Amino acid sequence: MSLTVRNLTINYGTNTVLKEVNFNIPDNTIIGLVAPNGTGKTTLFNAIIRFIPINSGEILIDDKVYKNTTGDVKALHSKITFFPDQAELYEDFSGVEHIEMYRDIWNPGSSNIDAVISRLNMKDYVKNKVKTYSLGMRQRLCFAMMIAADTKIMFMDEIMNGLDPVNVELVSSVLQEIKEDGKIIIVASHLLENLDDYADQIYFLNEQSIYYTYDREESHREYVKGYISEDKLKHLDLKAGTLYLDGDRICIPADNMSEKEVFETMCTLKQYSRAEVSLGALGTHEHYLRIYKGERSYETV
Ligand SMILES: Nc1ncnc2c1ncn2[C@@H]1O[C@H](COP(=O)(O)OP(=O)(O)OP(=O)(O)O)[C@@H](O)[C@H]1O
Repeated sequence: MSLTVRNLTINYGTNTVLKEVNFNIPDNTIIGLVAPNGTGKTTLFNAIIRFIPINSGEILIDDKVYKNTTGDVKALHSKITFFPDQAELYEDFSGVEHIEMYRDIWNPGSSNIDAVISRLNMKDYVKNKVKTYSLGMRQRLCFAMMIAADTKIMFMDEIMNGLDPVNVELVSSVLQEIKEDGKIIIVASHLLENLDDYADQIYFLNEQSIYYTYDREESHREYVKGYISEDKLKHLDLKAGTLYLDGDRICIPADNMSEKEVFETMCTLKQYSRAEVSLGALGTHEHYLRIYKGERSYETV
């Protein structure tokens, strides 16, 4: 399976939110969709699923174009689920009833409900009415509904909202498990470090388009990373290619350093860093700072 977006443009009145967006996603893939508030992540989901009109461009699944006809939109909706908004839950129905509803719409006949409930540790509350649930319990229910629907394409808008760290980890693991079943999952999230745990590729939306993408598997260049204020920079040996981000995040390229040099750099940085010093590739958080907060390279430090 593949999901392709070609030259997608979306305007709200005179406001162009997305302009000529292009991408192609193969199956067995989780995409992290990242951007500051109000950039257009939800708009992109709404446009693909045709909840809102498309000004120009095409949506293709397996190379077939899905137009704005009743038949095509219905077919799209049978292949794609969108993370439910908590406001859409019915207070007087139980969690099980919600999960069954999603299963019956998208995946009738499947008997996966008990497995979903057990995998998401919902046994102790899922038979109670939704009105008794906390924010995090509701969020897990919304996720369980999508897992029971089991569509090949899933749009997950802010799925980690309100989840405690244990449940963030649980949902991250389940995402990795289900993607192996030929799925295309797009997760819009502001939990940037968490995306590094499970997303295969990150799309950064900026200036109305997919501004930058990075593939976690291909990010091999190593950096010594830490936090340091500008007045302390003079204590470090800043190699060419060093990034200084958002006024305190430092990333010093380590691929041309000996092990001894790496160790010494980490020790020096540790003396001044306000938080943990690590060695690794640039992650989603660093790319985010670079793209949205402005990058300063070594030459300008
Ligand atoms: N129905 C609408 N009518 C007019 N403008 C809209 C509408 N929906 C969204 N917008 C505008 O489109 C832009 C993108 O909004 P969108 O909700 O897609 O952003 P987002 O990246 O999902 O934000 P967030 O991270 O806050 O969820 C914003 O400027 C918003 O004000």
